[in-house]
Amino acid sequence: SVKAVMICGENGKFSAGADIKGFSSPKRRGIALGPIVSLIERSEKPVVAAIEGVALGGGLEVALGCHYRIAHVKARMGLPEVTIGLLPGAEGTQRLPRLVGVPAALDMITTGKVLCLVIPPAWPKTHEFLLPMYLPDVDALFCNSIFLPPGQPLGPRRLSLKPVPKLPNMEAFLSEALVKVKKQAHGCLAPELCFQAVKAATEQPFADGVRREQELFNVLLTSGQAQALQYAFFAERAVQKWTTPSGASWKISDSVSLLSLGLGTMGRGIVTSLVKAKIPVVALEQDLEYLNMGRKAVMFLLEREAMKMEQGAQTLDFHNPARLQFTVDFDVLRDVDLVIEAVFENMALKKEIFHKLSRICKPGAFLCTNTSALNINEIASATSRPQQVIGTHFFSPAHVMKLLEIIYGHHTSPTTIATAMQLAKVLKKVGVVVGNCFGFAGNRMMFPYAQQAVFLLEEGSRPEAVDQVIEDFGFRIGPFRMSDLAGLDVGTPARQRHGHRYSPLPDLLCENGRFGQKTGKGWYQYEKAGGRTAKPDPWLHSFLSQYRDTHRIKTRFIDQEEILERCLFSLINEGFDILAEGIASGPEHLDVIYINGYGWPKHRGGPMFYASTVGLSRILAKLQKYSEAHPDVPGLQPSAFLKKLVAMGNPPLKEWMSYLSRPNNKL
Ligand SMILES: CCC[C@H](O)CC(=O)SCCNC(=O)CCNC(=O)[C@H](O)C(C)(C)COP(=O)([O-])OP(=O)([O-])OC[C@H]1O[C@@H](n2cnc3c(N)ncnc32)[C@H](O)[C@@H]1OP(=O)([O-])[O-]
Repeated sequence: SVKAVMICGENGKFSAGADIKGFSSPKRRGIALGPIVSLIERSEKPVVAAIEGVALGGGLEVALGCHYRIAHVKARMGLPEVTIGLLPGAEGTQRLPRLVGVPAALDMITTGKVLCLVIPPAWPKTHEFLLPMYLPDVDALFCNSIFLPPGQPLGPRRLSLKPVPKLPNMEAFLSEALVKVKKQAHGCLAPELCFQAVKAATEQPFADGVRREQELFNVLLTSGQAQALQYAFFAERAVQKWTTPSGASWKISDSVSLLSLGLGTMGRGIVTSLVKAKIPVVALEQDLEYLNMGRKAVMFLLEREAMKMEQGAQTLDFHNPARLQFTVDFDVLRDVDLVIEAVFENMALKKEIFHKLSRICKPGAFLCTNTSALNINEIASATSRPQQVIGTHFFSPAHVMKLLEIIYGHHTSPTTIATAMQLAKVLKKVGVVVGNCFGFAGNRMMFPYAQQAVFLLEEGSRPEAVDQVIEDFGFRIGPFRMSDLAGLDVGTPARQRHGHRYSPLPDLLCENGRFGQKTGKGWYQYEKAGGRTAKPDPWLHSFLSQYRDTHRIKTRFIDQEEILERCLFSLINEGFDILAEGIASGPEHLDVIYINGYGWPKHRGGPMFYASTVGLSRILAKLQKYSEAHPDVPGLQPSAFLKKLVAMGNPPLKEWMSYLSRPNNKL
């Protein structure tokens, strides 16, 4: 007597797909969603997927097995398996191209993008997939009357029976698409295998395509990259969960107004991200000329962001003075709820400003400082409310980069920490709370890495060789290209002395007017000042030879393994010290910082996860070897915590912190 079946979700959500935790469970063998989807599709009664909220991964694949799909206007759909190192493994790579065509299916499956019900121009306007509809209106009657006029056979509604729509130039299209996919993958396997699975749909009958999908799925499942990416998925969520005994929390609502102080590069990005998050913001500068320059730059960024948004500039509303104001009048400070200071990295200047803020701002206002290394306690000491002072380290460009490193000082209250975490959430950033020390967690780990890179040049390597090894590992940009991009005069850590080995190379380059991209020369040469294309520079090579001769450094060939290990293991080594000191609450925190703020390849799970896959004993042995060869480099001396973990028999990463007697940590 059943006329039609409707599959829907619960609590406003269709499905987020397979349980990601299940992929690493030994019990997963034998469970296969694909055959269930096929079973649904073979049904003789019409089956309708009623999609509300999200339909992701296996959830969307179930919908693809249904004969009809209807969706709520606010539904979001996608096949994000690629982002967790997999491919849609329940026949989705074979059905989606049959429904939306190869270009749109490839785009969705190789990038994992989640689509709202706005039809991208490339999509054929198939009314069946994108029917805006409120779910309460959906019932069996609807299924019968609208979709299945009497006498219409169900057969053609089965996607597996449909041919993949042909393109006139399929071969050329696919080879171009493959080049693009490989270029964007940076060593991650999943996008290319997703491509191969969709390609199979264009070449083989449905059943063979499904077999190919399964083969490729199994390759990815056991690749190691899937584990790293799934670890990163859960780590990102874990670091955002924390509680204080007082249960402190604070809500950023529409009525709250924020002020950004300083409109340099960082300030401009911060204001842009606040406006994007629809928080009323006042941008304050000390000087009218800087204010006007900053205003122009912010408006330019906002116009660009608005163009990227689906509904255009009006949605950002940035011409409305109630949403965004520019001023040099410090009196506006009296009314704001939270200040983000983003002036130069100069302690005296920051203290002067915080003293002023503390005098003018209302008693409840929170004071955040955007600094990448300075001491939060010292900045807070200039105020009469150190409990409301906190570090918010944004990463450049601040309206793009996802990381917000949040640094608490001695006196920072739990409510202030909760406020900064809430700010990160509202800005759609990943907030990671860390303790206060020079460079905090992220930059402190960067120091030994950047230092090793320069030492390797002294000993015989070249910038292009070091960058190549690091980029082959999966970083988007190696340390020297990065240094040229940021500017050699922007505090690079390799110049710290403290009585240990120190390389004057970056200073010498600056003395020669080589500040990086902005002067057209740095570790590389560029086509012009401000140019972006780095070319190896013969001048630099002969400068390095002369430098080695002057300092009687014997040049030797340095292989790729040594380059990689000295740069990465010294960074990881510092990570172990940071954990031991309680600066970060766990290895996941450091991994999330590195993936979201420093371009660490996500498919390698972050530095500490990577260390666990390499094996702690191996890392220790290599650090011992390198520190014996370079006893004057503290960054290579193995961390006591690393030694302890090796002595305890290399426990798994999630147990590391249990081997520490917890130092004084607020979280
Ligand atoms: C055979 C092959 C079949 C198929 O091809 C393979 C797949 O389907 S692969 C899957 C393809 N699907 C995906 O890749 C979708 C991945 N998920 C997402 O994109 C977002 O979580 C979602 C948009 C759903 C909600 O965002 P939001 O509202 O910001 O909320 P949130 O993000 O904070 O999550 C809330 C809680 O749910 C948890 N959790 C969520 N999803 C899963 C899951 N699939 N599994 C397990 N857990 C999951 C999440 O950990 C968190 O737990 P906790 O303990 O509270 O920390």
